[in-house]
Amino acid sequence: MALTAGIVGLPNVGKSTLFNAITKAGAEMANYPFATIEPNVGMVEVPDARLARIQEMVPADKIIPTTFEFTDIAGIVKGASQGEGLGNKFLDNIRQVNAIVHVVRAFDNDEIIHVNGVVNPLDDIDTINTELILADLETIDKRFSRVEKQAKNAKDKDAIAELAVLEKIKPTLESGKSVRTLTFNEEELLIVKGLFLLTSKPVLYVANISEDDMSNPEASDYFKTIQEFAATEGADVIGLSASAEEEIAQLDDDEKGDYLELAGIEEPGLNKLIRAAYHLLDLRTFFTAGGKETRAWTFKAGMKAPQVAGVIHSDFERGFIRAETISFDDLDQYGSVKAVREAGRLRSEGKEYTVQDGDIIEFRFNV
Ligand SMILES: Nc1ncnc2c1ncn2[C@@H]1O[C@H](COP(=O)(O)OP(=O)(O)OP(=O)(O)O)[C@@H](O)[C@H]1O
Repeated sequence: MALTAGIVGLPNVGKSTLFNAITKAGAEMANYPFATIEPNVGMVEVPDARLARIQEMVPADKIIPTTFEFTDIAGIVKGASQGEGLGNKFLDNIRQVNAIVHVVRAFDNDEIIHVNGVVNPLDDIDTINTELILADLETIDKRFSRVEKQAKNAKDKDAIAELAVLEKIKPTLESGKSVRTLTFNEEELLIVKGLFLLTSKPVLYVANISEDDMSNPEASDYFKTIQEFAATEGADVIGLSASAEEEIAQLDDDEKGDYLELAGIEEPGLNKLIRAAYHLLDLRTFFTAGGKETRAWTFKAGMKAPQVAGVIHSDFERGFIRAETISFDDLDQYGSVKAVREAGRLRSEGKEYTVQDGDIIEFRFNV
């Protein structure tokens, strides 16, 4: 179930810097285009203040946060869909990821080359999105020629349904808009999923602002421009300075506190980004507590209790009996497991239970 968010953007906008900050691992980074060639995958811990609160009430030897993956994808240039730059390789890499984190340069610095010569967030976003749209158009056209005959001659039901979806998508792409700006019903959605389109993936924009703007990203005109555009796609924007985040990531906790206070920010922008990307991937967290460790685990929104048990161990899923469940909010409010139980808020959930974010679960199983 390894879902991953791919970091995408023009060359030299700060993708590798951000990736380094994310993983504290040394991805290739340099002040010139195409420093990144192979996609890099890095695990991040999901910052979650609930872990420490659970630990207060149900002490354990250690706290283990949950993790998920970011993939660093090399810079895209104009013409990528026609094989320019590293061309189709980028597009293939994007096809593999489940969500897109689109980094946009929003800082001025004459010493750092911009591939188009000037910093212009809208142009930059458009360059990337156009390549993705062109690649999707190619996919759609290929499907069209295959499905059209089946639909018209053989009156094949599936082909007729797919053709209708293709006809709905094509004009949107031709007008320069991403597939994610369209709405689909459930049946259409299944067909869209099967097309593996790049512009149907959920997206999140990162405005890579200058350090000076860190305490108040909204004050940056670049940020505002990106935000206005993102709104047209229903997407979120996180404003952070990748280079500052890389520095912060290398500090110990005390130094980090001092840095944040000086910079006038409550928490690293990176934390916000990690949480936003986690949600973009439709991931949720449940907890286990009461043993040696207080631990956060990841599941996909909508999963039922046995599947979620399987995240811990396949035996838990196979031999699933019940999920003894307390919601984090109840534990937080009542202050102890005992008090939650006395208030009748401990739930014994069965096979059909859809696990909720923040559930603290003890699985009963038998194999
Ligand atoms: N917010 C920022 N403010 C100032 N400088 C920055 C900021 N973010 C990144 N930089 C600098 O910009 C330069 C380019 O960054 P980086 O190498 O991360 O780009 P990239 O997008 O990964 O490029 P490529 O696709 O070519 O690998 C680096 O010198 C980096 O230190």
